[in-house]
Amino acid sequence: MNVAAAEDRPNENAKRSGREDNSMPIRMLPMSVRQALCEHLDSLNVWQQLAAFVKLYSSDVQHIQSENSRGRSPTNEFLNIWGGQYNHSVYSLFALFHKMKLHNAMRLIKDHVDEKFHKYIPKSEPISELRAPASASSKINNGPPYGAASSSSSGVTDDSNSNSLESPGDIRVSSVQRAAQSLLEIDYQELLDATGNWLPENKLGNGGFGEVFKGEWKQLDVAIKAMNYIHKHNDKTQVHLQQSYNELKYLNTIRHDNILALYGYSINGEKPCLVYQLMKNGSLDSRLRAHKSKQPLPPLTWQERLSIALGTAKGIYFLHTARIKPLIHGDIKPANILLDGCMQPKIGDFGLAREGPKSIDAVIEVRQVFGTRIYLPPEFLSSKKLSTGVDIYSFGVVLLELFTGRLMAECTLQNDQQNLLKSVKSSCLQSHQNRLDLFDKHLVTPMGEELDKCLCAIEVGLKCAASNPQERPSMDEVVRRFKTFSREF
Ligand SMILES: Nc1ncnc2c1ncn2[C@@H]1O[C@H](COP(=O)(O)OP(=O)(O)OP(=O)(O)O)[C@@H](O)[C@H]1O
Repeated sequence: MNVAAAEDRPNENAKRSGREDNSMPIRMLPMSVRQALCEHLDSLNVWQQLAAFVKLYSSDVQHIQSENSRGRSPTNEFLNIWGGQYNHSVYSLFALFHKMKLHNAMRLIKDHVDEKFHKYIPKSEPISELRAPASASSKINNGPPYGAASSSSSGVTDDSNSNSLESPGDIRVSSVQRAAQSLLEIDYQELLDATGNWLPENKLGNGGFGEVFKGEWKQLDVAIKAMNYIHKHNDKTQVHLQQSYNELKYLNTIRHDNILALYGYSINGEKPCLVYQLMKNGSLDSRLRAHKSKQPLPPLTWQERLSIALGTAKGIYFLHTARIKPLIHGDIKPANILLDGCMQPKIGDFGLAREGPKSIDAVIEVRQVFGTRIYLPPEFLSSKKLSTGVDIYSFGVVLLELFTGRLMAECTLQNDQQNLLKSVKSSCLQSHQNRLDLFDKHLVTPMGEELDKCLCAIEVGLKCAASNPQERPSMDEVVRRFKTFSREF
């Protein structure tokens, strides 16, 4: 039997007195299964595609739309109509999900269709339903906000723009499929060969997703993220998959010298993988801690720090200006700034990235705060106001860490989270000696022109990390400021 043969005219009442599949009617699905299915499909926001696929009448579509706007689950309404009114079976639903490549949805109802159809559920996770990992403990909310509340450029909310923030709820499966389709699909066996079958010595580290390995693939040095997909439909998995969506969607479409290159993905093996350009010098975070490691590395020179500052600023500026709507990274921090063989920075981890409000200086209110708390500005933490200013603030904190060598996470451990910002600010207002004392003690204090540049970088860092978003410079200004002395880097 061809499971893909879901009815093309399902609006016609299913004449199912003698169902060929013998499965139960949709309305008989246990409540817990139906609930899980609604939660899953609502989070993917695919009801319109479902309705279009089964050719629901426009009056039915309008009904779902209006119930949705009243806060009801659109999937539940869809099931009421297609499963209730039109009397379709769970098997038909399973076939529909198969056609739409909604493999997780198939998994959710598989216990209610004949076992012989289970073979149609692919073993590995479909890219169309990938989401990202529950974030590290330092991250807030394990993921991005579900939808924007409102937006405005003046701080006054404006409901007319409430959809301008692309949130997980707004992501269409079809657009993610498109993003994945234009990306190279790599055979899993090639990745096994590239990593020597995941040899432990090739392991670069662990992330929220799973493990990252280095390898050589088609004469290219690559980093391969092998995702530990857990076949459980809990919130953690959902967030995990959502961030993979974002990574595919944004990293696949943005090309810039300071943005990490994503080469391809693999889904025909044991675990789904994403393949990136290898960043030989690891993350800025690990580099700033390298003097403490078992095999300490020399500290980054002032020149290298200045060049990392400029490169990162250029990458963020590009994100904010490349498209009509700015793209907000949402998680700028040293762990997400990777360094290539020449110490050039590339911004990675687009799991929390999202399209921002209409323009670069507009503000949008989101329903949930996301990101890494210690890098987030007060207006976002307390009032959920999202703008490009969030990335600018985070970048400011990164600059202060880069030049003082003091890491926010360590300040937090010592319970003086605000102290880095406060102490840098007060030292800057005091004597010249106080300012010199600010610099990372692991290398010789900069002198001459280099000192001027490093002081300038700290000054820019403080401006970017201003509590009042209006006082922060734009990334354009930051790049121009750094460029004035970039020729001598
Ligand atoms: N392209 C790359 N080149 C070199 N090292 C990388 C690359 N991507 C990731 N890594 C390293 O692999 C490790 C895990 O990275 P990953 O991005 O999965 O996790 P994370 O950013 O630490 O955590 P999370 O994903 O939860 O935010 C880190 O040490 C990171 O520096």
